[in-house]
Amino acid sequence: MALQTNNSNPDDHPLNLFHIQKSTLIINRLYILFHSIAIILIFYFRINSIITILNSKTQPLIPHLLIFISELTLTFIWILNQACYWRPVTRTVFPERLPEDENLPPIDVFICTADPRAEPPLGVMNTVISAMALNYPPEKLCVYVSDDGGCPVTLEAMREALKFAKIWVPFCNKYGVKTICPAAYFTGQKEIDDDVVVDSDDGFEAEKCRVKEEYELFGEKVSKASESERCISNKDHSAVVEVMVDHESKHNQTKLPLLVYVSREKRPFYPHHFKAGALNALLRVSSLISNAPYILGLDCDMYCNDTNSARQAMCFHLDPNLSSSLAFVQFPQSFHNLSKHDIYESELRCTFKTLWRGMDGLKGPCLSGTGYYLKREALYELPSMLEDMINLEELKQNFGLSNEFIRSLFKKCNTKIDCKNKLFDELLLQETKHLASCEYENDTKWGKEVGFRYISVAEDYFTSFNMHCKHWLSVYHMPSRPSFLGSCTTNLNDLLTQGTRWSAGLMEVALSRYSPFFYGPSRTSILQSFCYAWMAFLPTTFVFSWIIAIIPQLSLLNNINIYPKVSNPFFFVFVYVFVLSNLQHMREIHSTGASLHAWKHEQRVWMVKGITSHLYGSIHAIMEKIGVKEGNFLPTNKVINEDETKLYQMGIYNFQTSSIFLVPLCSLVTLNLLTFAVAIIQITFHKVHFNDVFMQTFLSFYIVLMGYPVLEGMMLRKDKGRIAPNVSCYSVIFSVFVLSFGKLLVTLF
Ligand SMILES: O=c1ccn([C@@H]2O[C@H](COP(=O)(O)OP(=O)(O)O[C@H]3O[C@H](CO)[C@@H](O)[C@H](O)[C@H]3O)[C@@H](O)[C@H]2O)c(=O)[nH]1
Ligand SMILES: [Mn+2]
Repeated sequence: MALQTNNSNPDDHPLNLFHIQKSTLIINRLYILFHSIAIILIFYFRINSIITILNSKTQPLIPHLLIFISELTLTFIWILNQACYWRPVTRTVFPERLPEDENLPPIDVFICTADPRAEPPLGVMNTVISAMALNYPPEKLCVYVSDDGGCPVTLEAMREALKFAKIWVPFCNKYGVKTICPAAYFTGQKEIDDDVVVDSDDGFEAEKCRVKEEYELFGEKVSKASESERCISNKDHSAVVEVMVDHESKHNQTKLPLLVYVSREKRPFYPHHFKAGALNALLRVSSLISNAPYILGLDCDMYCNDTNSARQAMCFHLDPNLSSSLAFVQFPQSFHNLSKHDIYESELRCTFKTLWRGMDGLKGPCLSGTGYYLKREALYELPSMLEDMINLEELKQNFGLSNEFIRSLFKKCNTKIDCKNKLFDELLLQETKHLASCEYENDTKWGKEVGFRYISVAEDYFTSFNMHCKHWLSVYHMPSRPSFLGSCTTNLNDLLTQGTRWSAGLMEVALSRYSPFFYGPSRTSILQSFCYAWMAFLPTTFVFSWIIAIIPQLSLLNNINIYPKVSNPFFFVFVYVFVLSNLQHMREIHSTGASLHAWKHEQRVWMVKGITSHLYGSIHAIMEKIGVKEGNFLPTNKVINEDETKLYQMGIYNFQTSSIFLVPLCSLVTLNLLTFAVAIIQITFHKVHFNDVFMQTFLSFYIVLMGYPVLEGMMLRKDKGRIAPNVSCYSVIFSVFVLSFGKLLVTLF
């Protein structure tokens, strides 16, 4: 039998399969065709009107030009985006066909945390414990925590976490618990119901109670320490590396993954490159300790929700047809605190259910910061170097001066981590601290050509773009049970702050010499470059959003028609584009199993981000480019606030955010409301003809409809989450100002 298996063709029993979604592919391509024809007709109409105006000088040119610019921006983004719809695929895996446990490769788990105030240590520890409980040989797992907060409470919490893991992991193994994150297991009824309990009569309930008590004790200890004054970020300290040693292991039969705490050196005025810098420090430190060939990357709030993700990922990494060119397997980001009224579109539904599947049909999805199994080698760029004669000087220029680290590049991973002989080695620990020091990266290629890349705060996006440009592939796997669950943004402030950071990070790349539109096509496929370029240039849609919310309205009030009359055949082309694109959006939503309410929420969030995050992110990136501002990575808040959660769960907007976000939003909605009111009055009293102004009036109406929650927050609500009266006041003054002086703008030329 054994002989037969060895000789059999692995293609008969593949570890994974992929399926092209044929019907979706056909619909998407037909849509692209019809929409493109309509866009060409609109451009024809625009150019024609502009030429007519230039010749006849009967109307001011500027509003027509501005609207044309906005349409060009949107079309540019639309074209790039279509690449993500070109060839959607889905994948299936067969973990039962994997080799025996002893032949599975080791995995290092990297968990990053940065700020104990925004990221409560108990949440971080739940992520750590869930990773330790993965269904994978424990001697082949090593869990590293990078603490950019340099906080002693996090270190203590880890020691406690190790103690609790010794109870938790055996419990999960014994009873086949699927929800391996203790906080989720003991609080989330839904997940527990899914759990299959092996041998349920075997004292399960009693043991569950005991484990629960232990968890509560552990939770109390950590929470108490988190409330103390010591629980703050320290931005000025030397490197700390601690390998958590289980002193009782002699008496304890259970094997647990090794746990390592790393807090790289931090000094004020020393650039530390945020998360990418933290990950690079982890890459180096771990290379001396376990040096696993694969890395599972997790954000501190993203716990493992399925025990099997590592084995599923190995179905791709160990596939002989894929292995040599596969850089990473990306799992979707899913969230445990989503509301069924996801008013902030925190689910990122389209990205993780449609776009990444589309990219998977090209060269593979973009790295998403968390929930990926990455091949270490893909960050080192070693293959070509190995072929040449090994040049030590060159290696040191690339990787820094540590001989130990350079040696690790050529060493096979330590298939079994030998705590007894190695880790107590003081010299080795000293070397890991050197590798985690501020100065180690000076004059090396870290962040430039080696490791996670620096020039953007969207390090995940930029690093994977670099990998795809170096001919690596990636794979997207979306099992029915979410493999990882994190906490999503549940208020407008977090949403827009995070959105601004993402926009800044993406625009940093768009404006750099790595701009995907130019840098990509010769290095990876054109369609793949389009997907990356789409993300990089997405923030530029602020141009469209701002123009469409102001110019047609000002034109309407000043009797300038920038859209065709109802009787004009081009009118139907505009209607057709509007209806067709919305139908396609609805079809896409339906195909992912979401309700059509998502359509409303997504349209709204798109408009809101266009007006705020995309604009501010772009400004930030431009200011960085000209050297007047520095990059910034403010971690998203992960503290649960009950009032906020309640509002989010009920689908009510929480407008407690900075006026820098609110004033533009309120002003533009008010401006559209006023315009709409004036237009209706004018139509009613026959001052203008409905036929002439239908489109501009409808546009204002649509914006008011989409912006209704803002008006409600300004005028009707009395609760804490409403818009403050002074913000409303400024906004009304600002919109009246724009309406009064806008005449100058639209009639000047
Ligand atoms: O200086 C820093 C800043 C952040 N982080 C960690 O990075 C992770 C992601 O930060 P978060 O604030 O949760 O960012 P999100 O906006 O939710 O993250 C998305 O977008 C980021 C890029 O902007 C990616 O890094 C993330 O993986 C991705 O989930 C967290 O674990 C942080 O602790 C650090 O380690 N060091
Ligand atoms: Mn996050």
